[in-house]
Amino acid sequence: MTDTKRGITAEDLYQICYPSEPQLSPDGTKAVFVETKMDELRQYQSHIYLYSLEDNSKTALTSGPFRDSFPRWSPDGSKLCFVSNRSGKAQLWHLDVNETEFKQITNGPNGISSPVWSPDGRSIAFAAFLRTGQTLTEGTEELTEEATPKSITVDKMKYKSDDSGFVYEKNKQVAVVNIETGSVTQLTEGTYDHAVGSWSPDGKWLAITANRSVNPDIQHEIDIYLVPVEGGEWKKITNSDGTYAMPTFSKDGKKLAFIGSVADQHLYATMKKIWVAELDAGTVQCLTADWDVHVGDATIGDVRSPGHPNPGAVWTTDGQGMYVIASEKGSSGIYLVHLDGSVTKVVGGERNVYGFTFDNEKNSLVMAVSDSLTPGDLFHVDLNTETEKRLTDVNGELFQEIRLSTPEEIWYEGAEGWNIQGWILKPVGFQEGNTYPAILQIHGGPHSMYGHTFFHEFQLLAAQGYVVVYTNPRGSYGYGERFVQACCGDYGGNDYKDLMHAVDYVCQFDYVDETRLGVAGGSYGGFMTNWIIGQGNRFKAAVTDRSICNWISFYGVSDIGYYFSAEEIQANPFENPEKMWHHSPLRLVANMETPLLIMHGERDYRCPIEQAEQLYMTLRHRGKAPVSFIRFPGANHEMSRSGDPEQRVLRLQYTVDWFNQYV
Ligand SMILES: CSCC[C@H](NC=O)C(=O)N[C@@H](CO)C(=O)O
Repeated sequence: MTDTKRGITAEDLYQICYPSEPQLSPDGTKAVFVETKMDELRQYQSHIYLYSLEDNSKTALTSGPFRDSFPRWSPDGSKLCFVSNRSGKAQLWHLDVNETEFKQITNGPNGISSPVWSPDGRSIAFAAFLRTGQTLTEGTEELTEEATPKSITVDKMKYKSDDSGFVYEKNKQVAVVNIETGSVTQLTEGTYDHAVGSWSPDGKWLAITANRSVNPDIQHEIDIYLVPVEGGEWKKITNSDGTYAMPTFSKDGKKLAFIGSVADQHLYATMKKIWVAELDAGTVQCLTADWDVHVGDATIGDVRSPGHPNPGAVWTTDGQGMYVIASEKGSSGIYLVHLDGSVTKVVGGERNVYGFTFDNEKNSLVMAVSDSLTPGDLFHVDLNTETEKRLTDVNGELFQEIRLSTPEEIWYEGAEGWNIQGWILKPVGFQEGNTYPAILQIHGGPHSMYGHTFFHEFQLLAAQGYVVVYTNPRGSYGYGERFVQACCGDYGGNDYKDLMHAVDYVCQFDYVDETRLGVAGGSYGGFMTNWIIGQGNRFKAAVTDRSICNWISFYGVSDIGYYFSAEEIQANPFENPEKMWHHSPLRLVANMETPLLIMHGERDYRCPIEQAEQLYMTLRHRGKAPVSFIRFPGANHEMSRSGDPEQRVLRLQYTVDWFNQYV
């Protein structure tokens, strides 16, 4: 039988879409969700869809060249709100389920996000960026680039962010809007960022999060507060000893569950846990202190942008526990954490659950799931019958014509005999007896996790005839706290060895041509790519994306530089510059002879482009190996996942061309 399917291309990215943010109606008969795709102008659009679980129909509730998100049912299921930029900035919109017209509810000057319905269905809490002194009722004055002053006085350390740009003059405030009258009450103010959590069941309190420390530049703690909606004294629930998020009230209003970690010396290199506050007793307890698993979805892919609204902790109806997403050994699933600290896996499997939602009675759930061959789809789970049904196949038509490669899981011995998990993707059309070049891919973070999720770039390389090897070296999530922290202070040490052992491992296979190896990675993965080519000439070509090469300058130019390097490199430029330099790949330039493609976004405030410039300039000056430098104007650190679609496709094409030329 002839195989009429083709390998995936870079341009297929324009066709790939994914659902997110499923929201089951309170009675469990229907779900709304967001579907994101690119239009014919290669711009993102996201729309709200309604899926009827009674007749399995899917209806678009919104359309047009807009970004619609955050669909949320009112508590009685008769209304929906969502956030949309259809009038310019992202504002809150409202839709009566039996009508087709929707109406705009907010008019915040810089847009809003994260709506949460009040229990009586009359109001919605939300978050809005506001300048100091600016209010939500000031009309539609916008903070545009043109409004940027001729000079900017920087007077704090956290003055820019890769996500939001220059944040020196804006803060995130929490407000409540009455959906009938449109009147807005701003609940928070000041030079602090606040985030909406949940309403108390009696509608009197809002649980929010904020860092309101004296010096947020160096105090990174985020606390949970209860704010009285009608005004009055706030209650501080946590004790400025960690970073806590997504508080949710139990049904009886007596407890709050939230997700977070205690801030000792680790902000990034630590796993998130579940916490419960007993509000009358004033106690806070970590429920999962003995569960060595990260709460949250740590899986890294390249189709969806990370950080989709996470459901947080969802209480059971009897208030005896809560459902959360957690990440283990390359998979993320849904777990039930009981108040006594015991944990039951509710939805498992070799896949990446990146969103879920329950009906009111917790009889059923709808979840958003990706796996190695599926960018994302929705599934319905009946918890009584324990049956699962696929609801969508959003890329079905496209993927019918594409031949994908199915990854094979490997476990191999890393440095110090540690057991390391990884995957091998054989080339599309693989034939026994042939040999193939291989590419080692290295994820960023370093605290994230490769796993059972779709990776377009890997499939593209497999379609181009490469074996793709990707593993979770120490520093990754999914293997416990000790594993996550093991790279701190040792960048380029045992993490590097874990990766090299992966290469040794795959080179044992007859089908791998060990004289034709390539290496690629982004961010921390880019740091490691630079480090690897500084160790010798094992690889024929390398692609380094949004990378770091010099920790001394990274410290001062990255939005997180001064505290990230304290934790991860365990040094700073004024106390131990030798250590900063020791872990900097730029130190190794004299050894670098591997053809290197450097790609970097010009608006990357996480790993600013000066890192790429330093590497490019020194390699060119030395002149020992081909080096090419691609700058992406306007692109930030997230470009490969959620950036300009054409830039994303170009980046993939440059990668393939480089490996095809040199490996
Ligand atoms: C090593 S410097 C900062 C790197 C960055 N870490 C946190 O933001 C990183 O590696 N990011 C990853 C994961 O988001 C990436 O792939 O960009």
